[in-house]
Amino acid sequence: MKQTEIVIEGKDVSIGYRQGKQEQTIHSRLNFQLRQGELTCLLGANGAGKSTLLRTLAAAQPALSGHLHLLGKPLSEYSERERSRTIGVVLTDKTQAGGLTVYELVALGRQPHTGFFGRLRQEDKELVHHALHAVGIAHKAQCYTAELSDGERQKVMIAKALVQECPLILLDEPTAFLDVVSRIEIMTLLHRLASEEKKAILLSTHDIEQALVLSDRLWLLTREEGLQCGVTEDLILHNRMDSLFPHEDIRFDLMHGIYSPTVKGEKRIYLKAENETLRHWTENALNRNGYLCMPQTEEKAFPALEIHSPYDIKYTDVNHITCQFQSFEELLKEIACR
Ligand SMILES: Nc1ncnc2c1ncn2[C@@H]1O[C@H](COP(=O)(O)OP(=O)(O)OP(=O)(O)O)[C@@H](O)[C@H]1O
Repeated sequence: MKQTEIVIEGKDVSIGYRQGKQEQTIHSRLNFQLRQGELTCLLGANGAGKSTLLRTLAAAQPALSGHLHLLGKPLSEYSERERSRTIGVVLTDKTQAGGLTVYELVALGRQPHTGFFGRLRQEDKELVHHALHAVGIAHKAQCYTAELSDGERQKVMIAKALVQECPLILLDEPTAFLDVVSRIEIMTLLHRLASEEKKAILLSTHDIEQALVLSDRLWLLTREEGLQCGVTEDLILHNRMDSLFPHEDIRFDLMHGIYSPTVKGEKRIYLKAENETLRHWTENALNRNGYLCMPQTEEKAFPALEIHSPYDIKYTDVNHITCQFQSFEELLKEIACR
């Protein structure tokens, strides 16, 4: 990974809320950097403080203390106009601009450059067209935004942030409420925009599966450990994902990059599988049915299962009696009685 320009940097930043003289600190002494050309996903449990952090980076609320620099200059010294040329913000709440066409809404993103009543110059129009194509929504340019699906509306809001021509884009849960195809499309799009358009993109998400695949870096935010930042695979392989949801009934499955319920099987079984895929899904079925899988040994203290294909499953009990099954349905019916 090339070392690129730091777009935003925080040193010892505290975030939270002030009401009169009352201060509620959500996190203190956070340290982080976002770099040009990288997609970063901010992950954390409900209430961990993701939106609070995003709003602080967007200057929608002040940091309680610490140093926050945007392109080398303190964020607090930016005027509103300068900020809107530097930070594009995409929130989840449904846009109120249902009466505008997609083209008109995206063109509004040029306001920081043209002024409120500013006419679009040829180059502005070209940028709007470029952004509509970049997010794959150009065919809907003349539709009203009220007529779009949630995923299409998200793409429009991303296009609007793109025409702002900001080096930094912040998105709060851009894939919330989207189906799996739209989630993958949006995440792939954001990854492409980060790398091709050299943006620094930070998004919060609960969509961990996609984040682990497409995010260059992760920011893991927890009440217990604050903010842990790093390249996705470094954090995964240093077992940092376990700290994200410190709950005894939940474990992070390192091999498959998913969170699963902790296995509480009281029954033991030896498992021998032809390959890793068969092993994974056989363990899945056995765990769900109260079995803990043991590595094969010479000792025969527990029943044994040997799987060569989903149609070729051999079960041997502790008395060496063998049964052959041709599906998981048959197998599970049998072991449920044991
Ligand atoms: N306006 C506010 N005033 C005071 N406290 C607030 C305010 N908004 C949020 N909080 C508190 O800040 C904490 C973090 O909330 P935040 O919305 O940042 O979490 P989050 O990680 O985005 O959660 P979620 O995943 O549920 O959206 C919560 O305890 C919440 O109650």
